[in-house]
Amino acid sequence: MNTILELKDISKTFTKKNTLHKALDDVSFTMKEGECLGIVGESGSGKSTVAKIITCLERPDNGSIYFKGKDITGLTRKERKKLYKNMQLIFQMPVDSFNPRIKLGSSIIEGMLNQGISKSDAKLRMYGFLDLVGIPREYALKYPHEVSGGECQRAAIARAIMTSPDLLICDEVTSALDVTVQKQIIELLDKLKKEQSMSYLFISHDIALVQQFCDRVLVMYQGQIVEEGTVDQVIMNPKEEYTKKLIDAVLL
Ligand SMILES: Nc1ncnc2c1ncn2[C@@H]1O[C@H](COP(=O)(O)OP(=O)(O)OP(=O)(O)O)[C@@H](O)[C@H]1O
Repeated sequence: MNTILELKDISKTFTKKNTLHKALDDVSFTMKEGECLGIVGESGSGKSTVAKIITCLERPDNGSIYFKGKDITGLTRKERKKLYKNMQLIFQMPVDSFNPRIKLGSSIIEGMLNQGISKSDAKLRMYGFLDLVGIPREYALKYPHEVSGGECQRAAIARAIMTSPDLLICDEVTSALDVTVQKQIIELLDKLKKEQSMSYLFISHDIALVQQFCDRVLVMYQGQIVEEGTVDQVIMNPKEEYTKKLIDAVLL
């Protein structure tokens, strides 16, 4: 299997209340094509910063990011737009990921229009994807605040996969939803995993979800990767004290 993503020695420091805070400290890992890689860790361990660095929403202080063999570390805004055809990010708060003044359908097809696909073709393709994610076609005419959180997250997933990306980054995509809806969204992602050939980076503080969904897992603590391996190795047989504590906290 080819490597789709590689992070090499990534560090990132933020200034918080006039003091420097190291959010990522020499983070390195690789992902294979078709793999589903989980990142777990407590709040503030650096998981979302990894997602933002990969999608070039934040620039690292040090280190390099390679996507499909190409160095994408310092992309310009224009180059980033091109990258987003192949790499998509779904966030925790579905409503916030849409422009409140734009109807869901228009937001969903925007990426395709940017790629030069005609409006009529983009609309047709969108209906197919709305069917796939399980929301009625007429929801395309609704505004984000007119649908439930779960429906909005389904729309966000439709928008993300419309351009057939190679990599889908899911950052706490179920955290803001109630338990029943969480289950439905995971079932949807599971279905997509079987039907669409994509690699998944699945960021979550929920170890049980990662165990269910991922092949391999990285454990982050204070901006560093402290343990990595297959889900069975790390979750069933953790070596690091921190991972054991994280797992115990879920089982309590
Ligand atoms: N833009 C920013 N400015 C200042 N500090 C930031 C910024 N973004 C992240 N941080 C800090 O960097 C650290 C890592 O944050 P990050 O959001 O990556 O953690 P996380 O593991 O995703 O946490 P959570 O699970 O709560 O989302 C935290 O201490 C956070 O406060």
